[in-house]
Amino acid sequence: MNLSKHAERRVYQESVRLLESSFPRLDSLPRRVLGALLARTVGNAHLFVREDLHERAGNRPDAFLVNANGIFALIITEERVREQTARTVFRYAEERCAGITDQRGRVVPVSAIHRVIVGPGTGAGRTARAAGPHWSLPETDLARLFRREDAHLTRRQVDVVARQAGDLLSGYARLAVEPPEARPETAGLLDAASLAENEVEAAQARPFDSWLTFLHPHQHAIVARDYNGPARISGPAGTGKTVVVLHRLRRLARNSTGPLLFTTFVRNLPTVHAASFRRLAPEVAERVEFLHLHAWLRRFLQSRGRAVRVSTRGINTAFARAWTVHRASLRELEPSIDYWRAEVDRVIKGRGLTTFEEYLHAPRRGRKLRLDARHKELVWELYETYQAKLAERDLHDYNDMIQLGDVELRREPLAQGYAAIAVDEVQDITLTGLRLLRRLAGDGPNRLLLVGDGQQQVYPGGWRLSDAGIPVQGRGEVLRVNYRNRRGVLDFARGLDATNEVDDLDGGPGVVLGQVEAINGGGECRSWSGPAAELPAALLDQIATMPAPLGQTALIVFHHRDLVRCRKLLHEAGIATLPLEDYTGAPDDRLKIGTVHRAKGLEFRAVLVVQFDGGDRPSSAAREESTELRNRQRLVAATRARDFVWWGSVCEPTAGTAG
Ligand SMILES: Nc1ncnc2c1ncn2[C@@H]1O[C@H](COP(=O)(O)OP(=O)(O)OP(=O)(O)O)[C@@H](O)[C@H]1O
Repeated sequence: MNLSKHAERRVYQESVRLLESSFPRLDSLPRRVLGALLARTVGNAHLFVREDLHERAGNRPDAFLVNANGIFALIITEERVREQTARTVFRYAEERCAGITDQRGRVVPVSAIHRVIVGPGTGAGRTARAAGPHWSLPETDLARLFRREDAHLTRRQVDVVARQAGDLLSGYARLAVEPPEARPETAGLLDAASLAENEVEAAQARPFDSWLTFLHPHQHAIVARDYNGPARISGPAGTGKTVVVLHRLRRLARNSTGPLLFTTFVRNLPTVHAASFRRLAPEVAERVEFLHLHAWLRRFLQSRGRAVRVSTRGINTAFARAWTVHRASLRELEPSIDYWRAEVDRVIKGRGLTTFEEYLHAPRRGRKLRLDARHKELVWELYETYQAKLAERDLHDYNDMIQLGDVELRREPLAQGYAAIAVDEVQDITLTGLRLLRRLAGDGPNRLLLVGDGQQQVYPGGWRLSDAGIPVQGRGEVLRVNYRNRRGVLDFARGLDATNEVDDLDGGPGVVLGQVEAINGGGECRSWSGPAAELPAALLDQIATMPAPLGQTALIVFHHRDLVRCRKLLHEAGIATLPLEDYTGAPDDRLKIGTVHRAKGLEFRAVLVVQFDGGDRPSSAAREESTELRNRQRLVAATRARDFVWWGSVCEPTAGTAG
């Protein structure tokens, strides 16, 4: 609430007066801190103060603060708090708040309660320290608890929480000061107006964030559970798998020492999720590394003095040259270079096969084209030529990095291992990547969490967890409530789900999007189809009338060559774009644009999909595989949207195909 300077002073005086009358024998630090917090309750905040505060009893928080930024349990003290004492106090706080729910039945998980120790401020030298299992906040930094950019609860949600906290927190006095300028007859009106304003603002600016404080009871159960071995979370798009991982990482970080790792195959995702994690858990954010697998490997190999030369362009050239040598023999079977590239990348190298014998007998999961021994010999020759071409240029590819990392890790494990590793979008990782992460995590409770959805695999090939020797029996969780997509979007995405059979990562039947519970009504999907010449007008018309700001919209395509076309088109129309690989989740006015491989795991208010039909000409044998893969990619593209999807299909066959 915006108050004049004069009103602010009056509120502060009123706060001090109220505090002195309620708690006459307070020490000066709690008096100052609570006075400052109380003065803020004229906005959208509620303060609960331990009734026996003057006795300085040690095993309960001194106060609770509830505001749009969440629920805070506070210890206010001049002294150093022993770790064990802090744990006892905060555990008490979490237990007391455990019963709080919102209007939709979501609960407040232990991992949502902020643990704060407020100490004396000594001005410039002291700042908020956020490295332990709690925040250490000097009194001069109390504004940190009210930062606008961290707000994620509406006024109504704050009121609902505060009402329940009032009932649950016996032994705490609820203190509040009135806004000085609100006369009784206008107070109700003022409230209604600011309520509406607050709700609209919250819905528009940060539509996705109430998960910072509220989880579905099933999500919370997974956050709170201990697993005595590797565990797995699956569930269709938008069911909050990543949200659960972030809460779990906060809980595990608070209860452990040493680093934790969040990793994935997707290059741009860790940065986006790191930003979410900083909002959720500033106190442990520095202990959790968010790195995509190859960035982790590069750092690791460098630390061991093993620099690797990886260049995407060089790798592509090496493969193209190898293809030139072997295409005459393989083209008959399947003309697309992409198909054979996937065979080498995802089957031979992705499974870590090092001899022809191994290749002969290895499962080729997800690959529909049957290969007999003679065919496999041809593929193996292609692989060997490719390896030779890489070696000629002194290059490694991304699979080599995994293999080198694995060798290095076997030679000498990390000096300080990870307390926990979470692997997101696991369905697209290679088998060798999975094995490496298994080795990195080591054995022990809660060490490895695999998160993914077989229905959202956007790369060819596949594996089962049993192939990697990772046992998750009894430690598999499935989420089934979709929180992201409004019903109109969800129904459209379900319609795309042509292959309603999906393999779970364990090989059993998976849960598909068609089976999820939708909780958000509304949403809209529009389709357009036409020849390439009409695409610019159709797309630009749609962009001119988007129901969401362009900064919260993504344009998604399925091939790099399509990206080039769309980028050019938008550039010529003067529309500013940001490539998805550079997207960090930070607010930005530009239209995000990229292939589905870069869009996975992300979400936007609106999505424009441009699909160029006729670009692929797979052989009939590979067509089924390609269709299944494309269906999964479509599903990923559509489910990135919360409110709105525009689906543009360019029907003309395009010139120039891969291969
Ligand atoms: N408990 C919750 N309360 C409110 N919103 C939630 C909750 N859980 C998830 N969401 C919303 O749903 C969105 C999707 O969550 P998340 O990204 O974790 O899903 P996912 O299962 O990892 O999705 P995908 O597999 O499609 O990448 C979140 O950004 C969040 O806005």
